[in-house]
Amino acid sequence: MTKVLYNNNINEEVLQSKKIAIIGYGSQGHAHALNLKESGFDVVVGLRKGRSWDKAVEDGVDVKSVADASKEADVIMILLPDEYQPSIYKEAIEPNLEAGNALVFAHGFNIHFNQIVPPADVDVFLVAPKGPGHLVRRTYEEGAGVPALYGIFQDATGQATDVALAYAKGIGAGRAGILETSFQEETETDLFGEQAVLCGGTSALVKAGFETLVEAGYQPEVAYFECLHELKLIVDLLYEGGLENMRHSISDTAEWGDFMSGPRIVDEDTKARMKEVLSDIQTGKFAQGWILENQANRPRYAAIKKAESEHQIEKVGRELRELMPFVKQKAINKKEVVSNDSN
Ligand SMILES: NC(=O)C1=CN([C@@H]2O[C@H](COP(=O)(O)OP(=O)(O)OC[C@H]3O[C@@H](n4cnc5c(N)ncnc54)[C@H](OP(=O)(O)O)[C@@H]3O)[C@@H](O)[C@H]2O)C=CC1
Ligand SMILES: CC[C@](O)(C(C)=O)C(=O)O
Ligand SMILES: [Mg+2]
Ligand SMILES: [Mg+2]
Repeated sequence: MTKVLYNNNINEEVLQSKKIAIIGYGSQGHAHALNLKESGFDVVVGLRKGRSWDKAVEDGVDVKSVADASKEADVIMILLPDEYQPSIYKEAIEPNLEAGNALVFAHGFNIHFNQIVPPADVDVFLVAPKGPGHLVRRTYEEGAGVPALYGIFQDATGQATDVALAYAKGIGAGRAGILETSFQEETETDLFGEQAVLCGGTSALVKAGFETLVEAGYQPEVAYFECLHELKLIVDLLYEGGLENMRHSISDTAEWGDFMSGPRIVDEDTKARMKEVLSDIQTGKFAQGWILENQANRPRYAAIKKAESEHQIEKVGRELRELMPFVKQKAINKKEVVSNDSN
């Protein structure tokens, strides 16, 4: 089995004497900044003035411009949206890098696809939590954590691995498990996971199930509970004990239906299309499309996002969740931490 590291395998001393700049205070940024601070590290957040800036100040974090935070830090974690990282790096981070600094990422996209080319005299590594930033924060506060991958692209100081592991421990990942990876593996598997399974595959499956029931004349509210709301309860069982734990809790009728009908929904053709998606990621075709979409100011992204938010499943869901305060309370208001309208 691949070596998995936990808190007791990691000495965080190497990071205690260093200043850490967290650039960005969105989903990942707020979680890294607050977790590291509460783990005893010296943190400054780098931002432009705006909603995230106000939120960071409200949270009691030291906030400066991206340039000033980068200048005073030894370890610079870039937690800006992937698509804006190259220009902000060029303008405000690169001119403030010193030999021996560490440049850190939570996703390998810009290094792997050559959108950021760092100087040779700095460490470059990634610490990539395998979960949404708001859960990186929530689980840390609960005394738990989200697993993370670490990978070294450049080790100019000879300390990159130690610093990466200390950082991963500081955000709480050492409570859940830390695994070594490469920038290539993290980038390709992360993009594949979010497109084929976690986000793209799941959204498409949920919507197709909902539409099938509604088009057959069933109540939209029943279809919502069946295909979206209950998914969380089923996924909790998967998370806690894998497929067998989920199958232990459901009825034998459901389990038989799972065995008989699951492979009719996701079949060899689906797997062939998954392989095409993976191939587009590996060849850089997906990255190129996303970079060009941003250069064109995101016309397709905006149109699709609008249509998706108007889908019947979203309208019904909004109404039903209003009546479930315990669900509403848990909802993540991304706008609280991110002011960029397109995010
Ligand atoms: N979301 C997630 O859970 C995960 C993300 N990652 C990676 O983490 C990185 C960050 O993603 P994510 O947390 O989703 O990002 P978000 O979109 O949630 O947050 C972006 C942050 O960057 C700030 N920002 C945007 N533009 C600028 C600018 N020009 N100058 C200064 N600050 C700016 C925003 O502040 P403002 O309010 O001013 O707009 C906001 O605080 C990415 O590399 C992503 O791939 C990795 C694992 C999971
Ligand atoms: C699953 C989406 C993700 O890769 C993540 C939360 O890990 C992301 O890029 O946000
Ligand atoms: Mg991910
Ligand atoms: Mg991702």
